[in-house]
Amino acid sequence: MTSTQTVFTMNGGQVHLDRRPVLRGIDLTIRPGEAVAVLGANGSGKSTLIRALLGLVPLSGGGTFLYGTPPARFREWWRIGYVPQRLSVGGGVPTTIREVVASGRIARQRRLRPTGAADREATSRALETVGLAHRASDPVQALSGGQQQRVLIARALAGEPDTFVMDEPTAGVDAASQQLLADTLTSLVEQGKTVLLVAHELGPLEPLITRAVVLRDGCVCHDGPPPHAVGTHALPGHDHVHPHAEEKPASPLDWRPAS
Ligand SMILES: Nc1ncnc2c1ncn2[C@@H]1O[C@H](COP(=O)(O)OP(=O)(O)OP(=O)(O)O)[C@@H](O)[C@H]1O
Repeated sequence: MTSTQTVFTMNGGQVHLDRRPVLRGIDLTIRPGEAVAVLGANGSGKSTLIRALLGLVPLSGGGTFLYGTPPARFREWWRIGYVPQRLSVGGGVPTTIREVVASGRIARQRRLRPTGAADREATSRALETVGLAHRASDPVQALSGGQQQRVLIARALAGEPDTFVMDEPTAGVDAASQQLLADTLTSLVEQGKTVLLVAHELGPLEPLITRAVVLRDGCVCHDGPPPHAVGTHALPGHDHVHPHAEEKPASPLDWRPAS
């Protein structure tokens, strides 16, 4: 299936890592304007799924399409804003916040064309949105985890993509940054953008998520309305731990189907 009416289409997607099956026949379609969370316990394959949807991890079986095109032939990368789990910045060379955010424009820039006013304006707008305009010249290395997450979100915003893909955007992030993310994503969804994110706890994101894809052991075990969170952790039998979290969850979450 190569419909242009879908953002992501995966048919029978399989991924093996170290010869071990990590995704076992995933069928998934994400349409424009949807706000979808991928949920599931540690190691269930959430990050691998979104990386495979983006073509960052090769499939060992099945097929996947971005806007109707296999990742290897996809050229419209400006349409996708990817926010990885963490910022990886080179140790030696100090990089400013503005430089990182401006790099979100690269997929929009034509070859050999210098940065223009539209690029600078989009970068400034993105910095304003995440509340870091006043720190634009600071090195990203000086920022806390929550602030670095804001930089990554701003980088995605700067590219003005149609679709945002985020890997655990709230993990280890302070409450204010989580709320800012929720407000920003709500506004993007209202503008018709597509949001696909990995989460363990929806927290402030809960009101904007309309669909949950729950993975268990590399398979989709639920695809529909988000389960209600009761407490602060995830699914039945959930044993998630956040090695990188700044705050520990208060108590186990007990998810139950939406009524
Ligand atoms: N590069 C890799 N090589 C080998 N195995 C890997 C690799 N990356 C992930 N895995 C394994 O694949 C499985 C799924 O990992 P993945 O990171 O997709 O799960 P996840 O649901 O996102 O987990 P978490 O909630 O801990 O982030 C895990 O068992 C993990 O150990």
